[in-house]
Amino acid sequence: MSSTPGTPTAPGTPTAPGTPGSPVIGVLALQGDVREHMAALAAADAAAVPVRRAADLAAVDGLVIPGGESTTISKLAVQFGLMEPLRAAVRDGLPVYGTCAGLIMLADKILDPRSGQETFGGIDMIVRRNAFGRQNESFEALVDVTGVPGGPVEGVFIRAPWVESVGAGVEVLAEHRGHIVAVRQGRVMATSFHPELTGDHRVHELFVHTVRTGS
Ligand SMILES: NC(=O)CC[C@H](N)C(=O)O
Repeated sequence: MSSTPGTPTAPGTPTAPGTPGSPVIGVLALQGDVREHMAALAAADAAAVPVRRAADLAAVDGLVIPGGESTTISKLAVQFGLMEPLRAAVRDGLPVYGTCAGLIMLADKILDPRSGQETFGGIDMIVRRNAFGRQNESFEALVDVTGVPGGPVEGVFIRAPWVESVGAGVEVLAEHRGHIVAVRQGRVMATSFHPELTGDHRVHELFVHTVRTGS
């Protein structure tokens, strides 16, 4: 691979194709930390490509929705004609992984949405935005994530949401301070925190495994 972990690739530039047979994973490139996810996916042996329009979805085996600001991602997804195609893709079984604002975008319901704020949905959960506090209350913490071998991961929480409640079909993968911060429902997973900022690619490897195996 020519992409080096920690050397983010410019948005719009596909990363190295990985080894033969590597899955192609899109990163929703409307807003947020797109380059960091592309670098983490490349390090986890996937070929990462930016996704900006509905037609791009046809070329990917999985999709990452980065952190950023969920109200902005929601607005841009409508403007770029991606809201309905993405909802349909999730419904049709596309593996998707959302971090932070991406977790919010995958929630079937937001407890405290801004007016007009929409989500793609896919996980039967209710999320609370900015639940861990504002920007200056951002923090890092070690988090044990079910399915991630080798000990806890460093979780970076930036204006992070938590999951207020989940439906019966949702698996809780991690909690922090008594609040749910990582979940999975079928092929859709989400974390309140940002593993793409740490240089530890194990959460991305878990997602790449889901994309490869379909489970
Ligand atoms: N780091 C983040 O993605 C912050 C998410 C932000 N609080 C939101 O509501 O979208």
